[in-house]
Amino acid sequence: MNEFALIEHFFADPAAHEPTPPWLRLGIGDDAALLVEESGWETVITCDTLVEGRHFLAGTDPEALGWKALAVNLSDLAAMGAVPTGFLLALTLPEADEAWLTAFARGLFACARRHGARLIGGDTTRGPRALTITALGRVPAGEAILRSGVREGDDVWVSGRPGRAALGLAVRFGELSPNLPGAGEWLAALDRPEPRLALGRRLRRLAHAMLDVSDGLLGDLRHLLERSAPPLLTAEIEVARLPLAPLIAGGAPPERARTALLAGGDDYELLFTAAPESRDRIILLGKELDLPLSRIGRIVSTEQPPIVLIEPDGRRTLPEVLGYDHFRP
Ligand SMILES: Nc1ncnc2c1ncn2[C@@H]1O[C@H](COP(=O)(O)OP(=O)(O)OP(=O)(O)O)[C@@H](O)[C@H]1O
Ligand SMILES: Cc1ncc(C[n+]2csc(CCOP(=O)(O)O)c2C)c(N)n1
Ligand SMILES: [Mg+2]
Repeated sequence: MNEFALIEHFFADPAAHEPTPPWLRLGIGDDAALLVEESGWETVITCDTLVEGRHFLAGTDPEALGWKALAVNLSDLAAMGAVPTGFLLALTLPEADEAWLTAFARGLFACARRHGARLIGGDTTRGPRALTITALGRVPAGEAILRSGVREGDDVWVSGRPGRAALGLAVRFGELSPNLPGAGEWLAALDRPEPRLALGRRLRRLAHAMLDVSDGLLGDLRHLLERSAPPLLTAEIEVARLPLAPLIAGGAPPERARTALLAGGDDYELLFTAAPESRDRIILLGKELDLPLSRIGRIVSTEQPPIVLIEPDGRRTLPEVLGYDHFRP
């Protein structure tokens, strides 16, 4: 199968028979896609790559990869409070393996359909396996939730059960047993992350600042603090408020569960800050979405380091590991 047949066969838009959305003039097939500018909206654009050996192991289920390649990008849209529109797929593959491509496309379009994203273009090349997606979304003008909005006195919140993906990776590496009660759930979190789009959208005008946890909760929290305007802000994280118990109930050794939760990465949960007055609304939102939302700390203005952990016995400690870094020396 040649390059052009491959595109036509695997990546012709399965939603093509559906009505064309208002933001799209022209999708796959020309030199570039054409989008319609919509008044009252801002365009959100992000890109993320998955590289074999770095983000996933050789032999990983291609259907899961298709899902995850898009999900990690939609997660960045969620973190802005945006709704997905189109996406571009840059695919680099060592060979045109039809079984691999069929499964990859199935996972990709399952995620696309679930979240209303349309494939509008891309590029296909031969080389070491790598998947790059550029995702587009839209948000009502002025309502995107930026990293820079953290305010003194804010609560710090996180969605879901961060730490599961890192525990799943430990299962995959053979460091934890696949027979642990939580192993199935952890592997699912690693392979098929759920971008928190509904939460992100509903947090508009409620959250002051937000990002998605891709590198690790503490590392990403530091990114949030670094983006905020002076005065220097500190996040005090209460260890007793972290959603650690479900990881331990799943069979993770407590110390490992703690590290996975605080610094594991690959979780794609949303980390956000909001005023204490918004607590009731946020709790209600979690119930409506059937998504755990944990209030894990607060923002203070001091001369302390950017992140302080308050241990269950009241001791204040500084975190040792923060998160994933591709170029850590
Ligand atoms: N090579 C690059 N050139 C220009 N900008 C970049 C480059 N790499 C990253 N950025 C920008 O730096 C910022 C932080 O990027 P980063 O990749 O850490 O985002 P993230 O959402 O924290 O993580 P993830 O990659 O897991 O989505 C983003 O605004 C991104 O667009
Ligand atoms: C085989 C294998 N090794 C390591 C990891 C863990 N991992 C890789 S990249 C990353 C952070 C996000 O990356 P980025 O910042 O590029 O989005 C994490 C936590 C994995 N998933 N698979
Ligand atoms: Mg992000």
